[in-house]
Parts: sequence; C-alpha cells; structure tokens
Amino acid sequence: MSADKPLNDRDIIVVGGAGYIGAHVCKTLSKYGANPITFDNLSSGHAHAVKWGPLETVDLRDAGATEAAFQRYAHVETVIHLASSIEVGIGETHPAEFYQNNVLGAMNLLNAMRKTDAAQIIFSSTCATYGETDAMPLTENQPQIPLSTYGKTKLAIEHMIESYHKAYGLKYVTLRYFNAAGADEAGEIGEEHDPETHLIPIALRSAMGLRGRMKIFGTDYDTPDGSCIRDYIHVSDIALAHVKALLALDTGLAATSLNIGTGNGVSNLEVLQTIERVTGLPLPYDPAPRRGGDLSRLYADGAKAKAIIGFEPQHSGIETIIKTAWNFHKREMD
Ligand SMILES: NC(=O)c1ccc[n+]([C@@H]2O[C@H](COP(=O)([O-])OP(=O)(O)OC[C@H]3O[C@@H](n4cnc5c(N)ncnc54)[C@H](O)[C@@H]3O)[C@@H](O)[C@H]2O)c1
Ligand SMILES: O=c1ccn([C@@H]2O[C@H](COP(=O)(O)OP(=O)(O)O[C@H]3O[C@H](CO)[C@@H](O)[C@H](O)[C@H]3O)[C@@H](O)[C@H]2O)c(=O)[nH]1
Repeated sequence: MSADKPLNDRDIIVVGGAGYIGAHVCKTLSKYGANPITFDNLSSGHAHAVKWGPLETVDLRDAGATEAAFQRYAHVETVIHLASSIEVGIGETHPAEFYQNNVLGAMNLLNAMRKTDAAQIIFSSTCATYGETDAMPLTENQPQIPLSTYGKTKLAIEHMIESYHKAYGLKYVTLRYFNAAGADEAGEIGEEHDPETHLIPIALRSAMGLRGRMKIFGTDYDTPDGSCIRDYIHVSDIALAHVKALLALDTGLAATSLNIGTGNGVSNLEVLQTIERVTGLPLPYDPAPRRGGDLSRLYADGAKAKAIIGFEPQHSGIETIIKTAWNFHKREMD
C-alpha cells in the first residue's frame, strides 16, 4: 500500500455519485487510490460529473434493479450512500415522495447489500436530524427531534442502519454533514442543482443577474441579525471525511455517528455580504416569510470527528467557500 494512495486500487460503490457531494467524493476517492463505482438514477445528478469511474444507472426505489446492480459488483465491501431527496422546503409539501425515495430507497439498498460482500456503509446524514435548541455548537449527544420531513427521513435511515448493525453486523459511519458549499478547487465539478434551492448558488446567480432579486426567508429569527445561521463546510472537506471514515472502518471502527462541520455559524445576511465582497457585485435582497422546516441556527461541535476519524476541515473559511463557488458559477457568464 503506498502512503499517498492508501485505498490501493479498491472498488467502492458510491450511491448518488453523480450528485454535487457524490462527485466530489468520487474525485477524492480516486486521488487516494480507489475506483469509485457510481450508482445513480440521474434524477438530480449529472452523467458529466461521473469522471473517476463507471456509472451504473439504477433507481433505489426499484428493489429488483438495485439488487441486480449490487450483484454485478458483489465483491465490493464498502458502500457510500449519498442518494437522497435533499431540499428541506420541498419535503414539507411532498412528504410521500421523500419517504419513498429516502427511506424505501435506503431499505432496498441495505437489503441488496446483505446479499453481497458489502459489509460496511458510510451514510450521508444531516444536522437537520437535530431539533431546535440553544445548545450550540451541537454535539452528537443532542436529542434528534427533526423539525422537517427531510430530517425525519434521514433519522429513520440512521435508525435502520443501527438496527442492521446490531442484528446483522453491518459496520457503519454516519456522517451528519452541516451545509455543504463551495466547489472543487480545480473547477472540474461544482453545485448544479436544478431547480437550485441552496442559498449560496442562488445568491451568486442573483448577483450575476441570472435570476431575480434575492429573497431572504425569515429576518425575524432570534439571531443577532434576524436571519438563520448555518455552518458552511467546503464540499472537498466533506469528501475527505469519507476517506477518513473508510480508513477508520478498515482499522477496527465498527459503528459511529459524527458531525461534519466547522463550528462557525454564519448568518444568511453575512453570506450575502461575503458574496458582495468576493464578487464585487451588489446583491440587494428582499425579506420574505420564513421557509417551513427551517431551524434558526445550526453549527457543529466537530471534536468527535477529529477524535474518532482524525477529520478536520482544511478549506472551509466562508471566503474560500464562496471564492471556489464563484469560480465555478462565473463560467455561466462566459
Ligand atoms: N447539500 C448539503 O448541504 C447537504 C447537507 C447535509 C446532508 N446532505 C446529504 O448529502 C447527500 C448528497 O447531497 P447533494 O447535495 O450532493 O445532493 P444531490 O441531489 O446533488 O445528489 C444526490 C444524488 O442522488 C441521486 N439519487 C437521488 N435519488 C436516487 C434514487 N432513488 N436512486 C438513485 N440515485 C438517486 C441523484 O440523481 C443525485 O445524483 C444527500 O444524502 C443529502 O441528504 C447534503
Ligand atoms: O433563496 C434562498 C435560499 C435559502 N435561504 C435560506 O438560507 C438558509 C440555508 O438554506 P439552504 O441553502 O437551502 O440549506 P438548508 O436548508 O440548511 O439545507 C441544506 O443543508 C442541510 C443541513 O443544514 C442539509 O441537510 C440539506 O440537505 C441541505 O439542502 C436557510 O435559512 C434558508 O431559508 C434564503 O433565505 N433564500
């Protein structure tokens, strides 16, 4: 095993590898010597973002097709599961689709894994599984009482994985990401959701004149400037956390859940100010009603991830995040 390629030519299944975070995970796995095999239905991901290994087009909601795809790669030991419906606001009005895609999809995946050599999973969960609380930064011991349908589906999957661990010996690391943002430093991949619901890409496109005036959902929260506070972590840092989790599973870790964040809370209005500074473009906004399912503030205590898998963010200052996102998005003006 070479020191800079510790994953040593290993095949790893990345479910949702055509998506925003999944593509960055594939790039990082490849950098560390692994062969990422993307399983994706391309519902929100892009075939052009699958650059570091093969793409198997499969929909997790189809149990038979999912099992058949796993049988084609029955030797693979590790699965990284990122596929999901992700938009907090949309989940409030479309819960049936969210439970079907997220919970049923995950169950089909776990059952397909049981019929192959896949004995360990790294699962993309979220800080949205925690409840409304003043106990910031959030440790993993905080109660998980999700407000949103999205958070509830993710917590249901966490519970399912835990049960499969206890009964069937499935090894797992659940990574509860805070807000993924930014883009690959080389500009090869970035955030390309359609429709886009996330604050930073929407604000960048608004500043570029590619969409209407920015709306800030809720300016009456109990926060210093009245807007919501989030913990933005660079997507390449999140990708690295998966490699660290995998190496920890390889060296004896059996089951854990970890926050993946920076510990810095940044308000929605501070994000807009940073975008104005980085791009040099004005970014006027209109206050708008609160969005359903939004918690007022969320930021991480990352001590457990540092202690258990040796993960610390490297590129997650808000300026760096916005510079890399801007570098990716401004190509749309070319
Ligand atoms: N973006 C964030 O800030 C954030 C924060 C916390 C957690 N997460 C979690 O990280 C994961 C990835 O998020 P993202 O921002 O990259 O989202 P994304 O929408 O860009 O990627 C999700 C991928 O999953 C695929 N997919 C969805 N349903 C599928 C199905 N039924 N079968 C097969 N493939 C399917 C999509 O086509 C897409 O490629 C999600 O699980 C999300 O809940 C994201
Ligand atoms: O046009 C917009 C878009 C967003 N927001 C606000 O910006 C903040 C951040 O919103 P968004 O970028 O949509 O992220 P979250 O709702 O925090 O959700 C993301 O981050 C979660 C972790 O916090 C993940 O679990 C989700 O998958 C991911 O979509 C929230 O207060 C939104 O109400 C606005 O004010 N205007």
